[in-house]
This record gives sequence, structure tokens and C-alpha cells, in this order.
Amino acid sequence: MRTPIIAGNWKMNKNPKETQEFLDGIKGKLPESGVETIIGAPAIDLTTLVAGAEGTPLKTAAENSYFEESGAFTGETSPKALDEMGIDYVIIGHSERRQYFGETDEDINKKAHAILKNNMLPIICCGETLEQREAGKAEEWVTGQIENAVKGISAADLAKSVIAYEPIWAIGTGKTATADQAQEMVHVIREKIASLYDADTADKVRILYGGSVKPANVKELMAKEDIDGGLVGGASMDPESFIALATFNK
Ligand SMILES: O=C(CO)COP(=O)(O)O
Repeated sequence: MRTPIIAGNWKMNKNPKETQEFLDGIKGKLPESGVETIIGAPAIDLTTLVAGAEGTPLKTAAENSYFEESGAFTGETSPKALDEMGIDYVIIGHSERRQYFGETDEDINKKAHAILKNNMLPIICCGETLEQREAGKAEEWVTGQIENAVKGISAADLAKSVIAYEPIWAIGTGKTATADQAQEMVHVIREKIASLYDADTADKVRILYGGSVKPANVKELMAKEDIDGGLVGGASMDPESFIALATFNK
């Protein structure tokens, strides 16, 4: 049984004070079991986030980390330091990082290894553009991204990791992939994992859908067999909305 995940990705939004306000707003309202809740926040908010999540069911995620643990890499964030401060997950390969910061499949693979080595779990993002989808190339593209991202990762590590399918055309556009479209690609990703690893690993890895997930559509998406949760941008920033997402099964 795969435990569902509702993960927020705040992107470059909220400062430490606003992070604390959010934490105050969700206090005591997240499910204790049955659904895993995660907030991914900007690096500058992580100290506040970790302190507020302590003793609650909320898990924490960084939105990026470098693949080296220390050294002359001005402006980067060390995965070792993230682990030491108590971070649980790191989002990697988000389409915004690929598009605006030139993150390559090779970087993402190196980051995945560094994150696992430092006792955290990667949330590996993948997704196609509208152009690729319309050209019938979406599956080939997305499975290629996944194959590159997981190179050299053991089955045991991958089984604990998280994959997020986020079609670029559905991010922040209000245009959700239909639940059927999302299920179809998430299923293709699971089959790819089965072919790269084995059926057991494919059965264990949790695969999320992201792209305009909100309280109004979360139930329908979560009802799909292969979809294990949501990676949520806009609708994760308001406490009420995040609680509504986290309690989709109530
Ligand atoms: O990019 C996303 C999450 O990582 C999705 O963002 P929205 O939920 O705002 O569409």
C-alpha cells in the first residue's frame, strides 16, 4: 500500500514571517496518518519550517540542493547542511529549474544521488511541453527524463523516492490535465520503472501529479489507480486550502 502524499511547492513565495503564519494556520489540522503531508519552501524559510513542523505530521522539503556537499559554489545549498537541519525531501528537476536555471538531466541525477547519500529523499519532477504532447512525443520525453534521473540509483532507494509528473502546460495555468490524462502518463512512468527495475519497485515508488491541483479537483485525481498524490503550487500556500487538500479522503 502506497501512502498518498500531498506536497506543497511554494516556489519563490513567502518569507519566514509568512511561513510562520502558515504554520500557525495549519496547527493541529493535518491528518496524523493515512496521508503524508510535505511543504517545500524557499531555502530562506527552511529554518522556520523545520522548527514549526517538529512534533507535527508535516514533513519538510527544500526546492533545490547542489550535488556537492561543500566547497567553492557561491550561492548554492549543501545537501549535507539540509540533512543536518532536519529536511526530509528535496524537489529536483522542476520544469522551472530546467527552464530558467539550465538544470540538465545529468545535474538532476547527480542531485538525486547526493540527496539519498545525505539521508533525504528526492522528489524527482518530469513533464512535457504542450508542443511535445501535440507532436505525440510526451511519453518518450517523460520516460527519457526519468531514465536519466534514476541512473545508478538502487531499487531500494528508488522505492522510497517520489516522482512527480507535471505537464508544463498545466503548471500555474489553471489548465489541469484531465484525471485520465494524468493517470495515463503516471501509469507509463510506473511501467518504465518496472522495466528499468522490477515490478516490486514500480509498485512501491510514489508518483504524484502536479499542475493546477486544487481542493476542487484533488479527489478525482486521487481516485486514479496510479496517482499517489499531488505536488501543488498555488493551492498549497493558503492554510485552509492546504488542509482541504490534505483531507481529500475525509
Ligand atoms: O509546479 C507546480 C508544483 O510544483 C504546480 O503549480 P500549480 O499548482 O500552481 O499549477
